[in-house]
Formats: sequence, C-alpha cells, structure tokens
Amino acid sequence: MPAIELTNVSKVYGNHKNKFTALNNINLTVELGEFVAIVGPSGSGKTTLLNIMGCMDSPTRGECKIMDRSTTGLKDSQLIHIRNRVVSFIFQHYALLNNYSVYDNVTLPFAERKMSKHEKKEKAKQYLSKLGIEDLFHKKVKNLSGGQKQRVAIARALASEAEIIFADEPTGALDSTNADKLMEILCNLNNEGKTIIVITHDSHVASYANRKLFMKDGSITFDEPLIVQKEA
Ligand SMILES: Nc1ncnc2c1ncn2[C@@H]1O[C@H](COP(=O)(O)OP(=O)(O)OP(=O)(O)O)[C@@H](O)[C@H]1O
Repeated sequence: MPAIELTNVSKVYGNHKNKFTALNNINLTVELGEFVAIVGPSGSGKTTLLNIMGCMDSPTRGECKIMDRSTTGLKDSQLIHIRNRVVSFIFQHYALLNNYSVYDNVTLPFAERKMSKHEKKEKAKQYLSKLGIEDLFHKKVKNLSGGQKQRVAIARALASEAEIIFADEPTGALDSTNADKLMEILCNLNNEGKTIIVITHDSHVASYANRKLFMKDGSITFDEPLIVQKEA
C-alpha cells in the first residue's frame, strides 16, 4: 500500500490579483517503508509539499491520499486524527515545549489515549532509551543541547506510533557530528519499517535516503529511485 499518493496536486497562494503557484501539478507515490529526501533551492515548494502530504495544508487542486485514504473533504477532527496518529513531524527548531520536561514532551501524543500513568512512564522510558537519552527524563527541554532536543523530538514522533515521519530540515540547527548521528537514527527507524520523508538543502543529508526528489519552481524535476545492488 502506498504511504502517500498525490494526483495532480497544485497549490496556489494569494487571491485573484496576486496569485503565486507554489506547487504545479505534482504526481507522486511514496510506498510504505521508503526513505525519501526532498531537495531543491529555497522557494521551490518543498515545505508546501510536505505540509500537504502531512495534512497541515490542503491542495488548491488535485488529491492527496494518506495510507490509501483521500484527505479531500475530511472534517477537522479527522485531519487532527491523521496528524496525531498516522503521521508525525520533526522540525528544524524542534517544536518542543521548552519549559516542560523531556517526559512531558515525549508523552504529549499519549494525551488522548487511555493509558495509566505507569504505562505512560514505561513507554516514554522505552523511546528515550532507544535514542540513548533515558538519563534526560526529568530535565527541562530548555536546558538541553540541540542534538539532545532533536532526539527528544524523535522520541515524541515515535510515541505517536505513526507510520510516516516527516522531517523538515531536521539537521538545520545541528553541527555535522550531531547531524550525522541524527540521520543514522532516521536510517535505523527506516530499517525498522518507518516511512521517512526528509526535506533538506544538504546533499550529504540527502545521501542517507534511498530516493531523492529534486524540486524546482513547484515541480519535481528529477526522481532518483533506489538502486538495488544485486549480489553477484
Ligand atoms: N502562505 C503563503 N502565502 C504566499 N506565498 C507563500 C506562502 N507560503 C509559501 N509561499 C511561497 O511559495 C513558495 C514555496 O514556498 P516553500 O516554503 O514551500 O519553499 P521551500 O522550498 O520549502 O523553501 P525553503 O527551502 O526556503 O524553506 C515560495 O515562493 C514562498 O514564498
């Protein structure tokens, strides 16, 4: 089953006097389990595309399907459900609650689930230890380094148990060592079956993905597929 399917998707911003076409008739299928990097110059439409795929915005024309389900005409509550449970997001500037603890941030996706306090704590510990930061459990986010904050953001994405993880410039605020560590974490999650879609300006970051989409002026100009090396 495709994770994402876009058919003739366009996005036009502004009104009739001042229109700007940010996406121009995009057709794209991302299968479950793929690791895709979207690259392209500033203003080429990468974030607009990600926002539509993640149900944070709707197309002006065309259709977006997530896990085989069209998002056209869905009620706000249904879109919220998709954003909470089917997809998750990692952002360049983390989008964490700075004055709250790591535990509070990681357990945010549990808010609407029937779980005991004990269960929440155990699950949070499990995800934090997966990312090697279980010792940060009680720390306030504002006291963490950039690399630590981004790991907390990934732990929160895992806590949502979403199949699809979108990451918009996730290494943009990290040094190269932490950027590599972060991309290795995303590779491991992809190896475990998560579908990962990353926006990046950085070709080294994009090299971790096994498919690269190049964007220019609202179109996908090149789609570099996974090259499967056959054993001799
Ligand atoms: N709300 C909006 N209203 C009008 N124009 C917008 C809006 N959001 C984005 N745009 C325009 O749409 C185009 C695509 O923007 P988008 O943010 O998707 O590009 P991007 O490739 O992600 O850029 P960057 O790499 O700089 O983040 C840009 O020209 C931008 O100015």
